[in-house]
Parts: sequence; C-alpha cells; structure tokens
Amino acid sequence: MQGVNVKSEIGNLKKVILHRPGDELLNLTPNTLEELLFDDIPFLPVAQEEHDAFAKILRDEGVEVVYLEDLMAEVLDAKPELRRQFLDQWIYEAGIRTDMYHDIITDYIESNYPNTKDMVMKTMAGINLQELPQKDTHLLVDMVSDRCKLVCAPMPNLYFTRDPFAMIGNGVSINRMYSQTRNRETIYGDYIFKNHPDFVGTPEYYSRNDTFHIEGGDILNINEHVLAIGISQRTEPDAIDHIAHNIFNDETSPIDTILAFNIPVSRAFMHLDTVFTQIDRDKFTIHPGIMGPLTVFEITPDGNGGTKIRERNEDLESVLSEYVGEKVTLIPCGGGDRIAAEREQWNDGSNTLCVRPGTVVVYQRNNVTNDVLYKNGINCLVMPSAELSRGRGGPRCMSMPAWREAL
Ligand SMILES: NC(=[NH2+])NCCC[C@H](N)C(=O)O
Repeated sequence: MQGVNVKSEIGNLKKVILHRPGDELLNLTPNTLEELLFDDIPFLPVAQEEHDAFAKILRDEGVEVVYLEDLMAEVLDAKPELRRQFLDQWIYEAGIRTDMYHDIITDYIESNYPNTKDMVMKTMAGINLQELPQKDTHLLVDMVSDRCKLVCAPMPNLYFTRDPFAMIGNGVSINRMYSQTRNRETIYGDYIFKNHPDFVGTPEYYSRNDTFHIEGGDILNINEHVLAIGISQRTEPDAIDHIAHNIFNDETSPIDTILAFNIPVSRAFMHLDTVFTQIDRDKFTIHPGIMGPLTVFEITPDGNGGTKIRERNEDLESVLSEYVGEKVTLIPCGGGDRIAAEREQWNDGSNTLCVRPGTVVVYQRNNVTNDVLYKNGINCLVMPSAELSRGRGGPRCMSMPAWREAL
C-alpha cells in the first residue's frame, strides 16, 4: 500500500497508524495536567495493556497496525543525515534557545540513546533536568533551581494519533495544533510524509507552518466527494477556508464539497468526532447535546479558483441524508437519558472507530451507549478503557486510518 486512501469513515479498514503510550505519561503531574490537556494521570502499565488490546482487536479484524514511533525511526535510520536535523528542531521547538543547553541535551541524547527508536521515544517522553549531567560551571541555576523539573516537555497526547495529521482522500493535512503542548507532535508526521517510502509523494493540503489551527479530530471523510470539518475549539474557520482552497485546486482530488459544522466551543466538545461519528452506511452516533445549536455551511468551488458558501438551515439528519445519499439515522449516545449521555460523551461514547460498515470499536465503560448500538444492529468490538479514557479521547481519536477499501 503506497500512499494513503481514506475516502470514507466506514470502508473496510486495512491500515492504521497508532502510538503506544510510553513514558511521556509518567511526566504528567497535577500542576501540569491542564496545560497538557489531561484530566487525570493514567496508570501507564494498564494504559499500555489497554492499548495493546486495542491493537489486537484491529489486527484480528485484518487491519495492519503501524506505529508512529516505528515509522519515524525508519525514516531516521534510512536517512541518518536527518537525525541531527530532527534533534535540533525538536530541541528548538521545546523552547531551548541557549547554545549551552542545546549542546548538553544533544550530547545526552546521542550518548544515551544510540538506538533510533529509543531516541524517538525519548523525544516523546520529555527530559527532566536531573537526568542531565551537572556541569561544573558554577551556574546560578545549579545553585538555586530545583533540579527536578522538565527541560523538554513531554507529549502525552501523542496516543491520539487522529489529531496531528489527518488523511483526506489520497492526501494529508499536517496540522497546526491549537495548543502549544501539541504542536511538536506534528514534527513526526512532517518527517514521515516527506521522507518515508510508504508515504512520500502524498499531496499535502495543510502545513504545520500555516497560520491557523486545525486538528484531525475535526476532519471526517463522508465520501469521495464530500468532506466534513468541525469549526470547534481546535479548528478555526480561516483554516477551513485555506484547506478548502488547496483541496479544490488539487486536480487529483474528487472532493467538491466541504461541510463545515459549527459546534459549540467547549472542552467536552473539543473536536467534531467527540460529538459525532459514522458507524454504518446510514447511521451515525451523536451526542444529543449538539442537536440544537449546530449550523452547517456548505463550501463548494465557485469555478474561478475561489469558493462559495451556503448556510444550511435544515436539521442535521436531512443535511447528512442528502450528502450520504440515503436516509440516515442519528443514534443518540446515552440512549435518551441526559445524564448518561453527558457522562458517556465525556468518556467518548460517541467517539467510535469504524472498521467496516456496522462494526465499530468502542470503550467498555460506555455500556449504556453500547447497548443502544447493539439494539440498532451494530457489532461493537469492546476494548478496556479505565486508564486510556483519562486523556479524553476514544477509539477514533486513538487511531489514524491510512487505508480504507472503497465502499
Ligand atoms: N480527536 C480527538 N477527539 N482527540 C482527543 C484528544 C484529547 C487530548 N487530550 C486533547 O485535548 O487534545
């Protein structure tokens, strides 16, 4: 499979990119939780077991599972000249601006992490000042500072591979993230798409250096022609204008309509996929809380290299039915009980990963919503979720499909 092919949310899933959570989760502390976008500290060994169970469910369904850390290590092993360039960029973007610390960190990594994958994992985990050799320089910092602090911040959100880059048909968007803490995550995708033999040559519809923020959790491939993007806490309308322009001007892309869903800005609804995912040809799960305030804008090419926009005032069900091409059913998470809906949406009850039409991976803890899905004829592949869910993302957020078969 050369390149990427994701023209729906539900076509038979053949290849997916995951990241197995690592030591970056050990660098979460109560004081940094908010900044690092976590609500609690997962217990790493159990989070890893749960993640391995997720990967196994996917493999058992015939999906090739590739890990972000392996792809990145393959890039650096194949092109050793990129190793230093990557390290320099990673250190700079971690906020290290002095030559002295730049050199100390580079020496530390080069001498302690000769194996490339270990090195990549270390860049994800972050560096504590006390790991670094103490310089015999009589610096004030060595006299008065707490030696236990992070000099390079961890990237605990990396296991949400959905967000830093996103497949759009046969192309990719390398995102500019909303928050400081997530922006370095996109370095890996940038190297992989520019250098990895399996991905090089993929048209790029957005770049990490573009001005406005957009995240993969807001990007849903409805079909070959129609793309949905959430206007949310994480994705700015300006970014959608920009990406629409790039997609419409790519002659190889059949996408001719972008639907922008304006969802309320809140932590609970951070991305479109936290309130809404497709689970079958004609079925979506949805958080009932967004049914009221949702406005949809239809963006199409104007024929002169620009775009035109139409506001849709019909209800969500009619708008979706029109684009999906058949009458769709929206299945509310929590089964109509408002408290269950809010509780389970918080734990990603409507954030499912579809492996083929009608078969989805779901979190075990959302039992009310899962029962509703069963009753609607959906085959739920249930994964354990006590620890992973503390990061506020579900099976869709934790996966980036690279290849789906045509429907
Ligand atoms: N596509 C998603 N819904 N991703 C969830 C990401 C969760 C992560 N803690 C964040 O706040 O960024």
